[in-house]
Order: sequence, then C-alpha cells, then structure tokens
Amino acid sequence: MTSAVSPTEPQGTPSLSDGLLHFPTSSALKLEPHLPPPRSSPSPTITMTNSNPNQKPFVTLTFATSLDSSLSLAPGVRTTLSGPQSKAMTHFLRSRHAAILVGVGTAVADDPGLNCKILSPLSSSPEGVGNGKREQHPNQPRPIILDPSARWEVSEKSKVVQLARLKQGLGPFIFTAKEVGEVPEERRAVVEGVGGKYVRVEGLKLKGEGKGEGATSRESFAWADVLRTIKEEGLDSVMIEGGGSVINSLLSLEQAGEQELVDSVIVTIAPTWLGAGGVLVCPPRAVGRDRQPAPPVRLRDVSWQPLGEDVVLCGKILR
Ligand SMILES: NC(=O)C1=CN([C@@H]2O[C@H](COP(=O)(O)OP(=O)(O)OC[C@H]3O[C@@H](n4cnc5c(N)ncnc54)[C@H](OP(=O)(O)O)[C@@H]3O)[C@@H](O)[C@H]2O)C=CC1
Ligand SMILES: Nc1nc(O)c(N)c(N[C@@H]2O[C@H](COP(=O)(O)O)[C@@H](O)[C@H]2O)n1
Repeated sequence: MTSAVSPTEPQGTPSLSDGLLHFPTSSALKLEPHLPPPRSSPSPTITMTNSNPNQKPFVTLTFATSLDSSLSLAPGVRTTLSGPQSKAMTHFLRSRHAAILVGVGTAVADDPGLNCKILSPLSSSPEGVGNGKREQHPNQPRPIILDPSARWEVSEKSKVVQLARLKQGLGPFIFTAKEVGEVPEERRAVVEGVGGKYVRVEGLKLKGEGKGEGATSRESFAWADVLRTIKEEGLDSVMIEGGGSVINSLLSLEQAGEQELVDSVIVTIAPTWLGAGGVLVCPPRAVGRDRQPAPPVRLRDVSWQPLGEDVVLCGKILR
C-alpha cells in the first residue's frame, strides 16, 4: 500500500536502534490544540484548557482501532494496530500526560509497559537538533490500572515493574475498591518497591447487567470518582488507553454528567479489518426523545492527520 504521507512532510525515523522513538515536531504541532499544557512549562500557550481544573484532570481518550472498530483480535490477544509513525505518536502523547490509565483486562491480557519511549528533546534527533546524547524522555507517565477487585497478579516479572526498576518508567498506581479486603502482601511489596501503590477509590456501585434470569451484578466506579482520585493524587492529566470495557463505559451516556469527563479524543485508525470476535469499541446506544435508537456520542471540531498508513483522528466530545 502507498504511504499517505506527503513527501514534503518529513516523518523522521520513528524507531531508532536503541528502541527510542522520534516523533517529528511538524506532526506534534498539529496535535497541540488537543493536548493538555506541556508538563515542563509553567505558563503554557495552548488553545485548550482543562474545563474544571479543580476537580478533575485533563482527560485524553486515545486508542488504536481497526476499520471494524476492534482494539484487538480477541480478548487476551495482544494485537499491533499502529504503524511505526502512529506508535511514535502514542509515545509522544505519553510524554505529555502525567498519567496513563488502562483497565485490569488490558493489564492481564497485554502485560503492557505503559512507559514513554520517546527520545528526549535534548537528544540528537533525525531532525538534527539536540546535544548528541541519546536519552529517554524525562517525562514518564504514572501508570494507573483500574482494578476494583485487585485481581491483577502483579509481580517482579510484570513489564511495568521491570521498567520502573530500570528507571525507564514509573511504578503503577492500582485503583481498587474500598470494599476489597487486604491485597496480598507480596503484591503490595512489589508495587511499593518500585514507587507504586494501591489506591482505594470511593463509591463502588453495583451495576446490574441484563434483566430477569441470568442477570449479573458487577461492581463499577463512576468515572467522576476515578478522575477525582487521580486529581487528588496530584496528577493533572491522564490519557485513557483502554481497553474495550473502559472505553465503552467512559463513552456511555450513563457516565455523562453536567461536566464532560473527556477533554480530548485522539484515535489511530489502522487500515485493516480484524474480523468478528474482536474487542470492540461500541458504547451502549442511546434512546432519543421519540423513543427511537439514537447515537450515544459523536465528535466535534474534528481534524485528521495521516501518519504512515494510519490516520489519526482528533476531536472533542459532542453530546
Ligand atoms: N488498540 C488499543 O489501543 C488498545 C487495545 N487494548 C486491548 O483491549 C483488550 C482488553 O479490553 P477489555 O477486556 O475490555 O478490558 P479492559 O482493559 O477495558 O478492563 C476491563 C476491566 O477493568 C475494570 N473496569 C473497567 N471500567 C471500570 C469502572 N468504571 N469501574 C471499575 N472497574 C472498571 C473491570 O474490572 P473487573 O472485571 O475486575 O470488575 C473490567 O472488567 C485487550 O485485548 C487489549 O489488547 C487495550 C488498550 C488499548
Ligand atoms: N496505540 C496503540 N496501538 C496499538 O497497536 C496497540 N496495540 C495499543 N495498545 C495499547 O498499548 C499498550 C501496550 O503498550 P506498551 O507495552 O506500553 O508498549 C497496550 O496494553 C494497550 O494499552 N496502542
């Protein structure tokens, strides 16, 4: 397939020999209106601000999807969708957020690293700037795992722990429910040994699924409570990466309050179909005033950017 990248738009070398990634300044500038303030800058000159800086962090919902709205081939199957350029973009986004959140389903399925592999801006890059040294970006995001019943068996072998030990990432914060009993001591020691911790979130709610026989009851946090907890931990921005259950619940109308939870949406669309059986981004449908099916959510202020063979869609939530 022909690359959609214009020959006049230098894409740089996305993956360098030491595994560090470069994201060209020209591409980064196009994302700027959709990002939280730069973490190192005390007085940012950006066009988008947190709509309520006191109660919640700036929230970016970002993920990679196939043409049939799949995040992965099947639950538990780690699936590469992003090409090299959009992978570099995701790691650039990680450098721009104080935290990165995934559900426990993703932690179990993927054993993700959740660090930022972008080359430090002080290093020399393919664009020819920098000090000649090749170093990892200093702004690492805090990994947050949404794990209400503390079922993630985190250990020294977990990638996020290994990266934190190597000082290539931060120790994870694991958000559990207050109602959960004590977490096994060995797991707590592993997490705290790399600067992470278990954080109790208030407000676990039993959420019925289905009606009548076979109906189940699952425990779930209201997103407003999760975001408040993130803010209370001193984290001003968070990128929510997935997986399906996290994204679908975040986009569901049930979660929408007076204040929109999500400030920015950045989606990588890969030119592939994954087929039936994948983990889908497909939030619950709404019902209109006329009682007819209605879309739960769409985007406004949309922009598109081709990156290699992928396309990156940015926008804001319109309810
Ligand atoms: N392409 C991409 O960009 C990405 C792809 N993925 C893929 O997604 C798949 C995983 O998705 P999925 O299986 O849906 O798992 P998730 O990562 O969405 O985790 C789901 C679990 O997180 C917990 N959770 C979610 N929402 C809440 C809430 N509001 N309150 C409390 N707990 C909550 C629940 O845990 P519990 O069950 O314990 O109650 C739930 O079962 C993997 O295959 C992964 O590869 C993941 C991220 C990005
Ligand atoms: N942006 C993006 N593109 C893909 O193709 C993906 N599969 C994902 N998945 C997300 O990234 C996590 C893995 O990343 P690292 O191990 O930290 O490199 C994975 O768990 C998903 O959250 N994302």
